[in-house]
Amino acid sequence: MLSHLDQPMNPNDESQLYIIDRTNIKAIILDMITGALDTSTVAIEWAFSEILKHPQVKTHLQKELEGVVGMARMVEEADLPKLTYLDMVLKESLRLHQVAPLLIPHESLEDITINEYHITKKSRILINTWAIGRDSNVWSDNANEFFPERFVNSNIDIRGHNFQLIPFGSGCRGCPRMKMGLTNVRLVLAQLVHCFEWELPDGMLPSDLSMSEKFGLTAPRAKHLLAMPVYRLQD
Ligand code: HEM
Repeated sequence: MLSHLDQPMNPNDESQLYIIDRTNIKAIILDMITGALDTSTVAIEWAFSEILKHPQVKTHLQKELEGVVGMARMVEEADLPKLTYLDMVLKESLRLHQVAPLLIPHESLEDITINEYHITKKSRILINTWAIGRDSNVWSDNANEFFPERFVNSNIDIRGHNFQLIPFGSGCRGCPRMKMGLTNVRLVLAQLVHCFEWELPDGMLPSDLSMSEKFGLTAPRAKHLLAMPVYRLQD
């Protein structure tokens, strides 16, 4: 790629040479690290909080994992495509807890009118995915409930084609590493639920677990999740 970029766009015009230097490479690496870290941890913490808050969901997930993986080993990446309930749990968590509630600010390249709203060229566009994810016109009256079963027999996916659920954005400025992010998050969640039983501190009931969020470019839990693990696999 580097040698390709080192060529002029127009072979007759040397001034069109693209130079990738140390500063560009550092910026790209930094972009990838910041893009990956906060997003993945926020997604994991919210999904795991919802799993702990809903013991019936945890039990259902553990049953699925016992069937696919067994109790003698940890989960492997190759198991993930068979974990269909885990997929629904993650979708439902990303719907309620949009990692980037307003995505990253976008800019319109040209004047456009959508549904009678005129948007001028070079406007700053914020997409409120938090509100879209909780819109009862789209998700029915139980839009604020955590209910992974709503995705049974549903074609809605999270890859940017279904605009009611776009936790990774959509189009050419959507998340470039969605697949990697989804794999990491699924694998961590599956291990946490499969390898351990979990207790909340000081005898706290699952229903008492706070789900307050802190608003920013990402929307993490207001207070970190605390839970105690007990190993559950066969030795
Ligand atoms: C669950 C995990 C992740 C979530 C929920 C997530 C979500 C997002 C969202 C919402 C955007 C903005 C899209 C838009 O404004 O239209 C974005 C952009 C981006 N993400 Fe991710 N992401 C995740 C994982 C990752 C990982 C693992 C990487 C890198 C290894 C990454 C790198 C980036 C980069 C570089 C951008 C900026 C793209 C651009 O501006 O063109 N993300 N991500």
